[in-house]
Amino acid sequence: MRNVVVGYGVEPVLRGISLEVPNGSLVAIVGPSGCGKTTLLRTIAGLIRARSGEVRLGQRMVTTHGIHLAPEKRRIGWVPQDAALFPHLTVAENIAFGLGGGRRAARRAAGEERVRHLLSMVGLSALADRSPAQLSGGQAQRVALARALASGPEVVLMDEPFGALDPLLRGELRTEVRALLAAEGMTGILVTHDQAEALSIADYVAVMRDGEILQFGTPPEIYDRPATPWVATFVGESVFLPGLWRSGSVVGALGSLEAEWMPAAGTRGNPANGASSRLTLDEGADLDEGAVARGALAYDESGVRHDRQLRSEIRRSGETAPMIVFPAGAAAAAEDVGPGAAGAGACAGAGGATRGAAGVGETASNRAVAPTRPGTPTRAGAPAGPVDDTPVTVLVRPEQLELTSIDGSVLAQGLRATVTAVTYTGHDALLELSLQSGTSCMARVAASGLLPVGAEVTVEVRGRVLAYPRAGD
Ligand SMILES: Nc1ncnc2c1ncn2[C@@H]1O[C@H](COP(=O)(O)OP(=O)(O)OP(=O)(O)O)[C@@H](O)[C@H]1O
Repeated sequence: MRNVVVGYGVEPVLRGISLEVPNGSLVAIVGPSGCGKTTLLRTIAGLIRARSGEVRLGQRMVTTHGIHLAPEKRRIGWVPQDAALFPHLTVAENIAFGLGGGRRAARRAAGEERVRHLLSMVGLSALADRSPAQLSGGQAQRVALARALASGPEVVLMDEPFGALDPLLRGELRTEVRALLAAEGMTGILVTHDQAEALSIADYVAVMRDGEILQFGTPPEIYDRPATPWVATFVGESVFLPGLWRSGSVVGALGSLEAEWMPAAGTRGNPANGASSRLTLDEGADLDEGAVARGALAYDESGVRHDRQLRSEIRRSGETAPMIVFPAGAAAAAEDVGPGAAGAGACAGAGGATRGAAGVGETASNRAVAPTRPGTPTRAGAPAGPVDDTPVTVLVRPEQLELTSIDGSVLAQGLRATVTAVTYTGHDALLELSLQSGTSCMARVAASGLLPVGAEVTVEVRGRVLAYPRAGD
């Protein structure tokens, strides 16, 4: 999908979403409640009309300007959260319903080879004649999945399909679903509230917030290199510490740590409404002369990625394009700035309005809104780091901290800390630590290496950490 804008009222719920799901892969969509996950699925299914943008299924354009293919013609399977089986049809008839033709046709087709095959795939051959009321939650979800697969759809959309199940069954079923989709060669899109589930089941994860995709990548890309501190916190436990950037390292409470610069979305430093600035576009941007880009990932010369509220008018194509930027929804028009008129990184301030602001419903012709291809670098063109001594925020995952108990020894070398709290989770534990400097942080240790509250330890950081622009600077 490309630059898809969807809304129920005046304000859009999906604000120019671009997402390319590789054929045959399983993509998990995660994000806080109300960010638009279900709306995204409904848009792909054709249950809601997009205001603008395109949806393509394989080679078929199903949504574009003036075209809205009906849901039943999209060849999409849908697995809802609550199975939603027909109570007066048997298990086999419910699955046969997915072949199309309504209930009567379903009753006739219940014994067909395809239905028997699906029953056996989901392990329910023995329950073919049962009514849905006689099924457990997990069995009902299996029937819903088989029904969704029945007609051989290109894409299977799953909206929290395991939400109502207990953790054990959830784990079992998600492994089965993955195997079933792979066996049928189908593409799957799964909405889940469970970040761990997304990271463990999916080939790719899309992290959504406020109607936009903040990051799209493989599970290790999302967990190990989150695009912003918010994404880092959303997908796993995170320790954030202040520090100063020093050419590839960050100096802070944990000493000098090898660091990678992550030019994340800035909260400040965005040009004022109507201001002009020279920004570097994400790699993959393919802009025509005069194209309108909304929500483009764009970096200014200090490496700060400007936030997703940017709406920009591109004045020329190329790697570096002068843009006029203003927050989404702003009514003000942008100053007309010709190519090269804005100085590098300069904000010229609001000026005379000679061109109108882009309408919310317009179609952008760029591919820079979100990484559209797995593996597409999201920070292409970003500098290797800010100037030395720039204040940054460092992300350390708790499992990066290696603790050594010093058992009261005054001779122990290294950074010292005291365990102040322990959260035991069975396979491992999270320890809260107070460093000698008074800074707090968190370490994950194997349950066998559990230390009591009050234990004295030395702390070492394994691997490189990520450094983000410090919010508020
Ligand atoms: N039919 C509707 N009419 C009006 N507003 C709606 C409708 N459906 C959803 N919304 C609003 O659109 C926004 C996105 O809703 P959506 O259900 O897509 O979010 P979600 O991320 O799936 O949430 P959750 O995780 O809680 O299911 C919410 O603010 C919601 O209130």
